[in-house]
Amino acid sequence: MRLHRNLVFATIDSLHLIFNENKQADKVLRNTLKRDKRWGSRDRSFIAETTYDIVRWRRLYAEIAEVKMPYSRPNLFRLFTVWATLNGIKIPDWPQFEDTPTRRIKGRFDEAIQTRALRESIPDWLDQLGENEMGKLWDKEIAALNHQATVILRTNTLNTTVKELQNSLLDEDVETATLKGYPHALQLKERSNVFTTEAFKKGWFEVQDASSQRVAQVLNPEPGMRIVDACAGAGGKSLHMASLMENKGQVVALDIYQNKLNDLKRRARRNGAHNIETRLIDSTKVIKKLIGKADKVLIDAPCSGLGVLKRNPDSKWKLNPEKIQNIKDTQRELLDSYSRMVKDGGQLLYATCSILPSENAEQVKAFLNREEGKAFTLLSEENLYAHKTGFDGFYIALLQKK
Ligand SMILES: C[S@@+](CC[C@H](N)C(=O)[O-])C[C@H]1O[C@@H](n2cnc3c(N)ncnc32)[C@H](O)[C@@H]1O
Repeated sequence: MRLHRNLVFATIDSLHLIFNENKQADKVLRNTLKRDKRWGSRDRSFIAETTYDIVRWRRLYAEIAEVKMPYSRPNLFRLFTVWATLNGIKIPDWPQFEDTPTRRIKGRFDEAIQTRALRESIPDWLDQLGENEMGKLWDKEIAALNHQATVILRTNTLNTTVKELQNSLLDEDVETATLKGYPHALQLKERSNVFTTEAFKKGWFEVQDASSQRVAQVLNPEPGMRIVDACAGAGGKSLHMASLMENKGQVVALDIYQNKLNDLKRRARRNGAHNIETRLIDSTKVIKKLIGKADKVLIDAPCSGLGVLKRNPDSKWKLNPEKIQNIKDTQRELLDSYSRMVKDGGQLLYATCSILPSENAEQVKAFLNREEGKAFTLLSEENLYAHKTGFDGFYIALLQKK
């Protein structure tokens, strides 16, 4: 592979914003990729994938390159050199690379990977936490979470069928495969920008990981039911539920952020999902009004996001033990408060995109043992691990109210 100057510079600029100015990787890349209209899809994917790769392997590469935060421009070039050398790419003789020896990179890599936290490129506290909570599973899981995520689509059955969607994408040279056990999923055979396809404009699909598609499948909302999606965000699961309900009944989509609910409304219009009503949680009254009113409640809880490190590798560097403790406190409060919206005989689904038992099974167990959880029993529980499924890490618990 030959390195192109403007693509490498765009990558270095993106890394500067992510590492040194603490900007979110996906937002930075969205802006960077707008910079030059002449960039084709290969150029764009070089910038995006190289940036994500260096974010993912930051700690390992910094150890090998012997550089420390904040990274000066020469040091960002050193990180880039490590990436290129480990990927078998020849470093060009540009002045920016003059000061970046490649001789010791392979030797230092062999040394570094003897230590798991360096090999998997994670902070020490996270390695310790993972091992304490997951024991032997941690080794395999953290390794799997360092792989690049595959792109999975969820067919919007309000507008089309899996077969029709697959054919339409093929007409635009996007090859996909169905996934056993995920009735509405299509997996891309090669990464491509699916948002420019006709099928997307017509609201025939959403991009949604296979594990995430399990959530609505397990909750199994039926046409005519009243479902509360208590942490709806931009509505990935609300849209899926509306589709399963064939637009009949109601999905009440709640969140504490209006901008996320606005995104949801925009997506719902494109999807032709007419039975979703958004409500901003701006006071306790919003929840009080819904007490005992829902056939089923989904709590897709805010979580550490450790199950989705594949697609958000920069969260490795943004999390800390205190944040995780705060998240767990919120999860406990949401279970106690939002479970009250389930009517007698109804169901509650608690889900996270985390793999830590303390955010998952232990939260549910503790809830069932508290006064607030007394009326519920556990119907089913799924720990979806990335090393087993190849998809995101998720937890899904379905509870029945007596
Ligand atoms: C895991 S995300 C939801 C993802 C969304 N369900 C989807 O499928 O696209 C968790 C959401 O919980 C919201 N949230 C945080 N605190 C909350 C609270 N106290 N009540 C309701 N939602 C909350 C966040 O804004 C975020 O959108």
